Amino acid sequence: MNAPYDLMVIGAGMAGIAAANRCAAHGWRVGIVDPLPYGGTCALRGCDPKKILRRGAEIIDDARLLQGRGVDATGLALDWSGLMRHKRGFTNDVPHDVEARLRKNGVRTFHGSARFVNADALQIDGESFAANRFLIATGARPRSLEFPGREHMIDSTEFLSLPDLPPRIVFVGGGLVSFEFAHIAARAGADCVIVDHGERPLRAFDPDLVDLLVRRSEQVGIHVHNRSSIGAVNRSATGLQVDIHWGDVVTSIETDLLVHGAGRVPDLDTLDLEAADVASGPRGVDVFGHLQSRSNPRVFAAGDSADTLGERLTPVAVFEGKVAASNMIKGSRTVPDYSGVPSTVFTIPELNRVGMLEEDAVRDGRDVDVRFHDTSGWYSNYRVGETTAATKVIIDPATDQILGAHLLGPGYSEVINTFALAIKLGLTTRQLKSATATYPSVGSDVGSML
Ligand SMILES: Cc1cc2nc3c(=O)[nH]c(=O)nc-3n(C[C@H](O)[C@H](O)[C@H](O)COP(=O)(O)OP(=O)(O)OC[C@H]3O[C@@H](n4cnc5c(N)ncnc54)[C@H](O)[C@@H]3O)c2cc1C
Ligand SMILES: NC(=O)c1ccc[n+]([C@@H]2O[C@H](COP(=O)([O-])OP(=O)(O)OC[C@H]3O[C@@H](n4cnc5c(N)ncnc54)[C@H](O)[C@@H]3O)[C@@H](O)[C@H]2O)c1
Repeated sequence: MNAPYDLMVIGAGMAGIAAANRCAAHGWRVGIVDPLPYGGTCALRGCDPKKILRRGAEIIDDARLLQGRGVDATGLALDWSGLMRHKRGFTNDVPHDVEARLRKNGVRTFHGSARFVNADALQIDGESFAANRFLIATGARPRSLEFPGREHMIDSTEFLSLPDLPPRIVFVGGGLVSFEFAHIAARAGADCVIVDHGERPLRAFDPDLVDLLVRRSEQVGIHVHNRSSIGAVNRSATGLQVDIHWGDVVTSIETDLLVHGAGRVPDLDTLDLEAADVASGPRGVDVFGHLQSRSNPRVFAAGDSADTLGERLTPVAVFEGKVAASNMIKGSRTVPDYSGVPSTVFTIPELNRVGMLEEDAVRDGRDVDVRFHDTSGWYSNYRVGETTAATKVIIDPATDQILGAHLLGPGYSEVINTFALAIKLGLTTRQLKSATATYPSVGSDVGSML
């Protein structure tokens, strides 16, 4: 057995890295372990590579929107393998850079899969390491699906490394992964089908804006099936035969690729949590609000593998990692502040949300002022040729404070950050309108959205 560490961090993604660096800066003896190259989902298999691929798709769409208005987009096409090279130009360096920074900060880095052997020690490749504290930051993995033929399905990691993009793609699930990937693939020329078993896709977003996005998606060759599920998948002479169930009706379609976009679950199975008396449930490690395990006080958890009030997003993983580190160092019980966390579906155009949905206000019987605007005819959208754009802002009439903002349109993933700040700081619409933005920028539309 090695001399005890002050902290062993399990998982070198956003949450784990943030916590390891903070505790090492405080002078703690810290170790971190991951079986995969360092950097985690966001940098290597999620947000960052995805948005690099989206850039190519954006350029195609931008050009097509101005076809006949000063731009000749005929013959414009995505070079998928070139785009993949562009992606690797970023992702290739991440593991080395992340690990070098951790080491420079005094963190000992390990490669391998960790599992607990008892309440105060874990094992990596047969070697045991004791520690005073452990941080579980193992992230999430695709949910298991049970339909016959599921072995033909690829996951988001594989999609982001496809050497070629086939012409026909079916996505299982109508969440963020499927919509974002389908919007990229459609601009690359693929015919896309999204099969979702819910009443409507993208459940966490404003339904009026989702309807508009679904219509815009149909226009670019993405077909969305609600209340539908996959019955079975079989290999055929020319691809994959997919049976789609819609109530009692079964439709068979041919595709070249089946992609998992049906949600992710905490990645805890390899940890042997029982050996360390760490309780967990379907939403992750069972923690108090301040991120300490309810059953083993030596253990904290953060990011996608922790059962917290936070959404499964990178900024949340980072600030949970930092709050967990700070609580471990100080012995404090600070609860992360989840207010004003924005999220974006990086479709083209993008769909954004921060704060309360209109339906939350209705459910709570709360008196709110809902300001909806079809912004498709506004100057900013005319300029780029976008014909689908709208905003909905939810305001508390008693205080004039912003409770929620929902934006669909080009450039609005930057604008949502202004609303996020307003919600975090409790700004009134009057205060927000008093700010001056550069003109003509998309941000200068904020006053008119209120
Ligand atoms: C396709 C995709 C796109 C996304 N896009 C966005 C986006 O645009 N914006 C956004 O905010 N969020 C996005 N997300 C979500 C975001 O990536 C996650 O919320 C975030 O990465 C979670 O960070 P984490 O540190 O909790 O986990 P991760 O980054 O997943 O890190 C967990 C690490 O733990 C390791 N691990 C697992 N088991 C063990 C073990 N037994 N021992 C040691 N190590 C282990 C894993 O190998 C992994 O490297 C996206 C997710 C996906 C899948
Ligand atoms: N831009 C971003 O911030 C971003 C992008 C991608 C992923 N993510 C993160 O990754 C997580 C996972 O994304 P996701 O898109 O896989 O999941 P999701 O939870 O966003 O959506 C899953 C969808 O699949 C449907 N579904 C579930 N099982 C199904 C089945 N058997 N058949 C048909 N439909 C089914 C659900 O009704 C839901 O609409 C997200 O919750 C998010 O936290 C974030």
